[in-house]
Amino acid sequence: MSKHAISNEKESVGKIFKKFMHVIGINHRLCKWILPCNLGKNIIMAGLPYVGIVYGCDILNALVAQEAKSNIMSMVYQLLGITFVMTLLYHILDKAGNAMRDSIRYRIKADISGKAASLDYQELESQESMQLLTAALEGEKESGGIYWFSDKLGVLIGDVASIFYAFIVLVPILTKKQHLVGNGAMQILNSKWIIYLIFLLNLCSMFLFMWISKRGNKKQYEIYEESLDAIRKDDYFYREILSKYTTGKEIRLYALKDLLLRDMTEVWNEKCDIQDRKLDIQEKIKIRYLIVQALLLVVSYTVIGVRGVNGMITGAEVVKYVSALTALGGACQYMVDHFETVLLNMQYLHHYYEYLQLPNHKKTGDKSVADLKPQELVITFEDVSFQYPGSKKDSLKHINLTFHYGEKIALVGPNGAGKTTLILLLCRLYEPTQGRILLNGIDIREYDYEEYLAMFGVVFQDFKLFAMTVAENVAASEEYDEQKIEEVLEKAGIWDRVRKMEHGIHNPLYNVGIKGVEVSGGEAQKIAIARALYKNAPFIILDEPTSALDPMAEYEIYSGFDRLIQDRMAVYISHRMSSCRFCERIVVLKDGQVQEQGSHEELIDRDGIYAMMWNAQAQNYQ
Ligand SMILES: Nc1ncnc2c1ncn2[C@@H]1O[C@H](COP(=O)(O)OP(=O)(O)OP(=O)(O)O)[C@@H](O)[C@H]1O
Repeated sequence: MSKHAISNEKESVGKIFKKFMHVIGINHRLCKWILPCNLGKNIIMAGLPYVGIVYGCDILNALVAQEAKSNIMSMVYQLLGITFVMTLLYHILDKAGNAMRDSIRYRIKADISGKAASLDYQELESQESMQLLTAALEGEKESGGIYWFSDKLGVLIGDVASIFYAFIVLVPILTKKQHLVGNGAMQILNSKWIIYLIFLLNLCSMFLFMWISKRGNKKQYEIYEESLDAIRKDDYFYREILSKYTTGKEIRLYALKDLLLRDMTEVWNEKCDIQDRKLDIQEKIKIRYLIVQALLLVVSYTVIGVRGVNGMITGAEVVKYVSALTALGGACQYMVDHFETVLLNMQYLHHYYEYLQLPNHKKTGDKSVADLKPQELVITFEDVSFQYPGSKKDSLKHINLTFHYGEKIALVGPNGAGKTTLILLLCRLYEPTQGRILLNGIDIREYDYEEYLAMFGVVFQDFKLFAMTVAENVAASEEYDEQKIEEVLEKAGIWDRVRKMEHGIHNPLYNVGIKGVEVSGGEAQKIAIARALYKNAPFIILDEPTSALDPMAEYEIYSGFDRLIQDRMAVYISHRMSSCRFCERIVVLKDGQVQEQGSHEELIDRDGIYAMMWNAQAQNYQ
């Protein structure tokens, strides 16, 4: 795993504090009431046992002393009243917190999705970003989400409150003037210093717990990082393959079930092993805690019990002080445990923060494209080379090309020649690794990025339509001009089909949640063409636009191409050589290089690659 994306290096206190403040900031931004709510409820909850301890002792003492019944009943009512109010408050805050939990979770998902949609395309595809995204999504789940962080922070503050309450309860035994009974060891046991010693033991146990917890959590976090690849693979198999009906055809026809299940089982075994290792660590932590806690309990009972036996305190006080000391020990232990959990939790959630902070490296300039006249637009590739991130070979090499407004250009070449890559660079979805792309003589990075993108209407080879209405798909917006939508659908040859849908252009596509229309591959391609036309961009790029169209539809597209494109510039990629003929200029790419360019006639006369490809295809039609 790349260290750039996720690292578990030892961090300074300052860095941890910074992370803590980031996560607190996230909490506050997502819901400003969640932390106060969790803090309040835990502070109340921590006090509840002490109310029982103190009142229980007073009531028992009063009973033994045979005090007036009304006095005893008054204490019972107070105990019930305070317990009722505290429990009620606790439940109100708990319910409010639960109600906030889901909305916070959805807001986190919205943040992550929003970031994924706005991140530089180049960044989005990088291995580091993908890992960080998985970590952000998984970390959010793994730690129980951001709500879990504030919940655990609340519990931690509750532990601190519990220690404070225990001190208040124990004050009398520390301050009461003592008449020491017995001699030698008994005097030591009866001295108040021995109580301080118990505090000290609790303090030492806290450090011991901290050490146990820290080691355990470190191991758990390492296991979690190790598991990220397995999680991604699991997502791929489970969400992308087996739960999608579109992959069902290949799985059946090529009997891929066993092969896929074999790979999936491997991933699941890996995940189960990870889970087992985690549970093992948690179990070991728990056992160590229990042993230390039991030892402390024995010491507390001995010290306080001896006082009771010697008549220095009443039986009820023995119960009260032992309960307070036990609660103090528990609170110390839990405080450390919860502190470590909050730190671990914060570590997970920090990936979410880091993902949201991923910078967009794309330089956007301040030059406006709107100032340029469409008919004067010229895009020039100046010695452009390009290598995909993580790849070792150049997909484009020293490309020098010019695209003029109004030109119809065909890009042809064998598979893997670099045609789609060239288009991705032209649209600035990727940046050249060498050379420059100029718009009217100025580097395209000098122009406003959004405005530059708006100049292109593209139908990619692997275009995507979305589960929304036809009109929204075409206009890529909630607001649209219905007349214009009809026009472009008509130009793309799909208007008749859309018109007959139950709700026409307002009909949803695909069955996701609501019942939509399942369109065929060719129909979808026509809608994608309509979307590119609706954009009214000066540059239209069609990457294999007719690959899914029937011969008639293909014929209609070509014969009406001029009407379709009008005077805009069109770059057209196709493996059907006959369909390139209508283009004024044909650029032939091979191995990432421009091998030849010219009109159809010129290239045939030249008898190069184009002529070879043309003749090879023409033979099929003879
Ligand atoms: N995301 C990517 N990461 C790494 N290499 C890539 C990526 N996309 C494409 N390539 C490589 O870049 C080269 C050019 O690919 P490109 O898709 O541009 O070819 P093409 O001419 O459009 O091919 P086809 O006719 O098959 O669509 C290929 O060798 C391909 O393996």
